[in-house]
Amino acid sequence: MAVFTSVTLEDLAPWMSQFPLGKALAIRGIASGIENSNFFIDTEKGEYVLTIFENLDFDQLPFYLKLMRHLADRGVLVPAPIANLDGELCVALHGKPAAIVSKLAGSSQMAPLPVHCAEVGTMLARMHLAAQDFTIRQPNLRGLAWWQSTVPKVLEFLTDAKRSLMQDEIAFQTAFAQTATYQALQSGPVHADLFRNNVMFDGERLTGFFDFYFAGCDTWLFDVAVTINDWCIDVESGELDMARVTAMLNAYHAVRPFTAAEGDAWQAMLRAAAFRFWLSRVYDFYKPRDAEMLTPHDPGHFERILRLRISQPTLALPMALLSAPQ
Ligand SMILES: Nc1ncnc2c1ncn2[C@@H]1O[C@H](COP(=O)(O)OP(=O)(O)O)[C@@H](O)[C@H]1O
Ligand SMILES: N[C@@H](CCOP(=O)(O)O)C(=O)O
Repeated sequence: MAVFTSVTLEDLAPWMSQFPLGKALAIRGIASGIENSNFFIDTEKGEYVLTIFENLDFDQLPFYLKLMRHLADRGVLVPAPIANLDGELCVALHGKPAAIVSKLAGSSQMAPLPVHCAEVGTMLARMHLAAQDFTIRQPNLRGLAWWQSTVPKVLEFLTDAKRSLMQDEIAFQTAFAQTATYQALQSGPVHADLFRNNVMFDGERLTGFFDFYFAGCDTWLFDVAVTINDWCIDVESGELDMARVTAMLNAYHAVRPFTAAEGDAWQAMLRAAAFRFWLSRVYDFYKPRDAEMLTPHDPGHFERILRLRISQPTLALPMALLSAPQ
């Protein structure tokens, strides 16, 4: 159950009059999801998704909602936020920030094939390019600064082996962020959480990316690495599946060619992407917020992936891809 704030059709009817969607006809709570209260709503203009934000406040939401609007306006497949008659994308409902976005068709593909990975790679590259001229700047709030402030809070809960791994990796990533290679990486708004459960497919056709509430400005390669580490692995072992990796990287590269600096940074970035989710899962496990106690994620999964990405030094971007200048 992930409806923390309940909304009835009677609540909705007067509130909906500020949106150009006609009357609300039905509302159904969405059971999955762990952060927000989500509902499918039927209106006279079609089906939409209503989200009541349980953890984000009014000041934080414009970055996410305006980014989604910006991307949707440029043909990137994402839910399009609907403005009310005053042009606002975010309006209070039951005292909490709420937004209506278009409903994506299809469902998540949890057992992706190379064809699905190629679709994701293409759309991810299109998204990075389309977001380049988005003017609001917000850092990735789960980036290096968060890692550096969070590691000391969780070390006391870890075994010696895990504590060493965490201390070694934060030292490695801190040093890596100072290198010329890292500084040469292209950056901009990224999704930063593009897991299989945040993408919709209708058969083999991608219908959209959603759940942008970890988005922020970071390197594009970090976004690619986060995506590869979820879409292109054997979920039991965490080992990369090269057919899916190649499909995703080639598709991405065909739209936005990788640079030489990105080739040099690739393995460190796969480590960074694994570390980010190991750390957040450890943090949520030992210091849970109320909402997250419902569906704890397994920290061991990303610890395993991190150890693999460190110990297998052959994970380069295929050299054939490295045709673009830095
Ligand atoms: N725009 C959308 N179109 C279609 N389904 C959506 C959309 N947004 C959310 N959903 C559905 O709601 C579920 C929960 O959304 P999600 O963003 O993952 O919630 P949370 O932020 O609470 O984790 C998704 O798994 C998906 O089924
Ligand atoms: N993808 C993250 C947690 C965020 O959950 P989401 O359902 O909002 O994508 C993880 O797996 O740790």
